[in-house]
Amino acid sequence: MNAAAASERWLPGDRLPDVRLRAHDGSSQTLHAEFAGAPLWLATPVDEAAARALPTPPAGVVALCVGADAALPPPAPWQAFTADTRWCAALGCGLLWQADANLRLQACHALPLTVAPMPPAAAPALSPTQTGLIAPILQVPDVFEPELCAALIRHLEIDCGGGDVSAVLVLEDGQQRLQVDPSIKQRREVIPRDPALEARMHERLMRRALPEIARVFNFEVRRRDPFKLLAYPQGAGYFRAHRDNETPDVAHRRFALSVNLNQGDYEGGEFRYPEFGLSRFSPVTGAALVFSCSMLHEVLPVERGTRYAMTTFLA
Ligand SMILES: O=C(O)CCC(=O)C(=O)O
Ligand SMILES: [Fe+2]
Repeated sequence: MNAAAASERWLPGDRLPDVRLRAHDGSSQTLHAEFAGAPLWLATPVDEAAARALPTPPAGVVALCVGADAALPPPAPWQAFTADTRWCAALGCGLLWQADANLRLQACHALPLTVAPMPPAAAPALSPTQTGLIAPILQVPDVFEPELCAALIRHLEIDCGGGDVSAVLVLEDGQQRLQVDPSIKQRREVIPRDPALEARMHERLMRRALPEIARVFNFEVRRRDPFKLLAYPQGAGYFRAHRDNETPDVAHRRFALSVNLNQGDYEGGEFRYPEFGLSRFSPVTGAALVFSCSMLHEVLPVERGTRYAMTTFLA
């Protein structure tokens, strides 16, 4: 589905749309084909003097200097390109953007810099023998801003009175019935009642999560279940191993999407996929965790604090 509109300014969290970059010798390449896979600095200096004054990037960072038309001569290792004017307008002028190895914008600084940008965080690597045990999940960082996460927690706890005790659907004599069942799960939940908050969540999913699901899983999302806000309090917060598409009413679901709203404020409450080893997953606040509804998964008991999350299902 569509990424950020081309006319709109991009924000930290957005993945850079692809563009053809033209070098001054007339050769050209595309951003995604040529420059994904390493952290990126992308500068848009206002003139040649600003281009010459660009800071030296840390080792391992690809540094591109982009302008709509000027023949800018930045110092090596900067590489100069021209690009589509609408693409450049969305990037803004006189800025240094930092992007991660997946070309997701992370931070933006005005040029000339007053403070040195943070070097890219070194991702801890697993040993080759550990990687065979990883469940095929997708994590998309920065889908919700921290401020939106905090607003969702307030909405659940204050506007919605903390939500309702979560029930499970049971089939008895051909009849479906909702029933609280602590042998399966314990948590509170609510469908958000604020259309403005819902619209913000929807926009962020469309803009940040769905393009990644399309790319990584080759799946076009066409349908979404209602959003649900969840609270897993210490001592009464867990969801035992289950699949998300096993009863007729939910058989249409393809992917589960869950966003932690306050990671770090609680202990426990991690996801685990018992068919794929014992690794636990606790994505950072605002990141979307996406996985197939057919995979067995559980939310481990919260040992301290309250885990807040937002979840939905995609088809
Ligand atoms: O706690 C979550 O984020 C989602 C839990 C879950 O597996 C579900 O609601 O089906
Ligand atoms: Fe689930």
